[in-house]
Amino acid sequence: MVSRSYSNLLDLASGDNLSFGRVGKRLPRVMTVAGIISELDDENTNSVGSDVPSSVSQERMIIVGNQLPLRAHRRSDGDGGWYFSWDEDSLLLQLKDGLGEDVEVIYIGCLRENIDPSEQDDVAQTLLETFKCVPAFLSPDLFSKFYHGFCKQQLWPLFHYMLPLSPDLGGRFDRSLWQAYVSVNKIFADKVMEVINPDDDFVWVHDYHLMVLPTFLRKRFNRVKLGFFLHSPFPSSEIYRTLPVRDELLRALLNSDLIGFHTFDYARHFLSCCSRMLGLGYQSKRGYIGLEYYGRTVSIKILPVGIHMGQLKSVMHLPETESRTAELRDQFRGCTVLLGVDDMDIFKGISLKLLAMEQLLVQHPDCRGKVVLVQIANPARGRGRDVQEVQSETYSTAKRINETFGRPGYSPVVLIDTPLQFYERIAYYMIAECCLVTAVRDGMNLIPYEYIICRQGNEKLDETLQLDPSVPKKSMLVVSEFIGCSPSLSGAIRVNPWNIDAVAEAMDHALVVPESEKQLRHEKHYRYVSTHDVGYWAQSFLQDLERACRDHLRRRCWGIGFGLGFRVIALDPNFRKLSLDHIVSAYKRCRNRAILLDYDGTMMAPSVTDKTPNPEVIGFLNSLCRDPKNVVFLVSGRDKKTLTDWFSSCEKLGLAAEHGYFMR
Ligand SMILES: O=P(O)(O)OC[C@H]1O[C@H](O[C@H]2O[C@H](CO)[C@@H](O)[C@H](O)[C@H]2O)[C@H](O)[C@@H](O)[C@@H]1O
Repeated sequence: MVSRSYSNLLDLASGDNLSFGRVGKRLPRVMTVAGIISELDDENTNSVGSDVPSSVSQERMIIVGNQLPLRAHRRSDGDGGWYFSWDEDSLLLQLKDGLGEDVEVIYIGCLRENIDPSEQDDVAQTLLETFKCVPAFLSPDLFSKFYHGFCKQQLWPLFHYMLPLSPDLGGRFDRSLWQAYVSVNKIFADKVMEVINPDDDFVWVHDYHLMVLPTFLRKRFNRVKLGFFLHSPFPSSEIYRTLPVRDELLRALLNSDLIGFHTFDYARHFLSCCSRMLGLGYQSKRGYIGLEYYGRTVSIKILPVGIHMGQLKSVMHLPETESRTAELRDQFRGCTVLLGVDDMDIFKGISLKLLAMEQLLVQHPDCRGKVVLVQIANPARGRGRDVQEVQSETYSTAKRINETFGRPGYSPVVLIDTPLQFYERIAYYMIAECCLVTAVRDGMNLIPYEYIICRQGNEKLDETLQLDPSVPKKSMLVVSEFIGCSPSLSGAIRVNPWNIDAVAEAMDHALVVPESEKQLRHEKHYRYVSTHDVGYWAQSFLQDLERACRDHLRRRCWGIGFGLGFRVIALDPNFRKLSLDHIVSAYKRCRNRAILLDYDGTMMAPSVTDKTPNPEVIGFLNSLCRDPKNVVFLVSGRDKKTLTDWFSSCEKLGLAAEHGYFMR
């Protein structure tokens, strides 16, 4: 009979042992050897060719995201080739400000442009030398399956609460796309390997595109210092559990040291999934939430991202911002502007917003001719049929409203679907009385934050708009309950975007509240948004990551499990594996022995159907009980009748039934 404890050891032993250290003597198939972790990674450490030299004292952060914070441009000077510039709008670039001067940052990700294989080496070299960026080159087919397939058609909709109930709604699970997702994550892991100094560097992985990357990294380096931040929502467990690879993704995320979410609700959903799907509990200690996972504590962080104040302010100062603001001031003179800025995708609720505008015009005829909704619609990043449907519904609704309520010189809906420069967007913020974000789901959404900062203005823009600098600034927000920024905007009018009447009323309310109240709401938001910027967020994440990795060196670790089931078992340094020789000699030395035995899973293998003890077990127990130095108890969850019947022939055996509620 093989007991569960023993079979667990066999499980431990059965992992893939290709690259994880020495082989144990007594357990020939154990894949890693217990030891202080610093000993464990030595071989790996030596084998890593670090192209980027790391200085001894400087901390390094490797930031991994689907896209590098770069823009690629084709040279037009005849010799072909590429040149690159930083993408100032990229959050990954902006967050660098929060990490401090002394932290060296290396980026890993894809380029938006497809680089021909013949040019890839040169490009990689340039990017590493000039930008400390390491590109992951994916073939067009793999990229398409990974990004447009698994990411945008499967994960993205599901994480935004959309179930693939029919083939037209999102995408049905497709294992080949999942495999592409895993392969790409593995390619990213290889890129990290090229540059990491595993003893010192922190790795920060971003967003839903790379959720299985933590497993590949932890596999290579048991003690990698690894953070993950999810920028999208994490759905309720009732939605999440429909995903065929739900356990794989959860287990992969748990290979991080710190997992960050924008809101408490997303974190709560994740913790419920871990509890319901993996049976894991969590603890909250002194403000920190930690999940125990095979002896490691995985910390949970809740902090919404912010905007980059410096970048926004510098664009506000550009002369073109001023002149565009002046143009818009003149264009919309005499009208009150409501503003929407959204990607044209199914979750941004643009059509619902237009319907609410229509309702506003129906319910409040006084708004006709005076109120304009300017809707900036950025191109969607996905390609599904759903995107085309959203587009056509948006155009037809806008057309209907304009035909019904428009007149020469007045269009109630102004739909802008051509890409705008950032300064132009700022000009629209400047002239908008209220900003409307009515997405049905969004991880965070930083549009309201940008709007608030812009409405604070600056000297030049105030002059342009003829604002008295001594009068406090004002702004109004109508935001959906279902987006990540909503909890942080306590002065916004919150709406259920599906309730069109309520959104229409909120629009009207936003316009008619007294000026003093608009100023108060603005001031409250401005204070929050300007102090909780992207730098603050990054700094706070790094601080918590350092804290989460603090005892890495203290723990002893074993890596176990195949493929995406890989995890690390971490033990306190005082923990010792029982040695048979030690037990035998201690047993012999003792004059009194208390022996407590579990039954199911320990004395009886879980796979056996008839759990009645066989004569061999009864024999073992009786021989233990016969020794006058022994007190032997069997401790079980089973009821007293079963245990009494089964062990009636073991007269000296103590029984603790129902976990000790009944004792014999
Ligand atoms: O469309 P993708 O390439 O898959 O990228 C997803 C989106 O990433 C960014 O938005 C996400 O992060 C933002 C900052 O945390 C957050 O405000 C937003 O809610 C998230 O969805 C990016 O800004 C979007 O354009 C991408 O669609």
